[in-house]
Amino acid sequence: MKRARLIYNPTSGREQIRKNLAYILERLEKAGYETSAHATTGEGSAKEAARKAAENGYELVVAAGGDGTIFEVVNGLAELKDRPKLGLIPAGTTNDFARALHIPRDIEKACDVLCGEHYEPIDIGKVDDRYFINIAAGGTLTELTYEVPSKLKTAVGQLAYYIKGLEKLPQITPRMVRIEYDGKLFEGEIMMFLVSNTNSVGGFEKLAPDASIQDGMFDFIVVKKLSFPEFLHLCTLALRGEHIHHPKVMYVHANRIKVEVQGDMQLNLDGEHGGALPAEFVNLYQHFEMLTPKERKQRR
Ligand SMILES: Nc1ncnc2c1ncn2[C@@H]1O[C@H](COP(=O)(O)OP(=O)(O)OP(=O)(O)O)[C@@H](O)[C@H]1O
Repeated sequence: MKRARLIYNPTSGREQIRKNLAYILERLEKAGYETSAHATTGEGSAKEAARKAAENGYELVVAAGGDGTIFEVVNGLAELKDRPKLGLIPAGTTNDFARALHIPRDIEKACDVLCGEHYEPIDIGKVDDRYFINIAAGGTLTELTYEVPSKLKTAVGQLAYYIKGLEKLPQITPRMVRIEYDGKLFEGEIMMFLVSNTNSVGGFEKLAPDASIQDGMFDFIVVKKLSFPEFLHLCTLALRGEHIHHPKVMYVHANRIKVEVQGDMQLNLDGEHGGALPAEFVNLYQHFEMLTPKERKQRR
């Protein structure tokens, strides 16, 4: 009998998974899985549980929570030679990864996907010995994702990021960088950079409009030095996906990117703090098999 391990964050988003746990387990059982569940307890818990699930021979690991939970699950499994297949029930505040894969927010519909037996290969990003699914980013603004308090997120959801973002904007300062990407070189002052694996970042679905999760390439966006009003204007363009044509924006596809910086620049991996630069990002081509909606391809 095939076995599934549900790894869920009871505190994610509006605590939806905790309230629907029995329903999710029942759906997986009905789909023919012998199922067990692990409730995460804090940082590192989902990662450890995922690794143990793989060691114990589970064929499917389902991450139920926000991007932080799937991030940890992927980090627990990515190093392994025999990796279980992945499923996802989105229950966080932004759910960028689920959005990119068209996995519905509605728990019933997300369970339909889990039980649908439709798998697709997906790329993930590697930076040094860590992995990411959506995005690695550098620059002051990118720090806001982990500065938004959990209580505020539960109360006002997505809005919490924008409140914090407005507070942060005036603090952005440019940094001198040296970037090598697939044999090419960029040197100059930048405000921030984004190494994106999916087309949905921070709730903006048009931030990396061409990103495919199956092509072995990142969408790499560099925002060069800008004035504060120019930066605000760029943010409004980003809502429509028009920022990539801005003269101060570099937008390319690359498989391998190395960023060195003068002074301090912190890294953000899928919304969590990822240490300081320098760093080298590598796209791992089709590293996981993931349960996705059958109609995903047609909708793209
Ligand atoms: N039982 C728990 N109590 C408190 N925090 C937890 C618990 N389990 C996991 N966490 C923390 O929750 C964070 C991950 O949250 P997750 O991404 O699932 O939801 P979210 O924060 O609501 O959504 P999003 O990441 O989309 O904003 C991690 O930092 C993890 O350490």
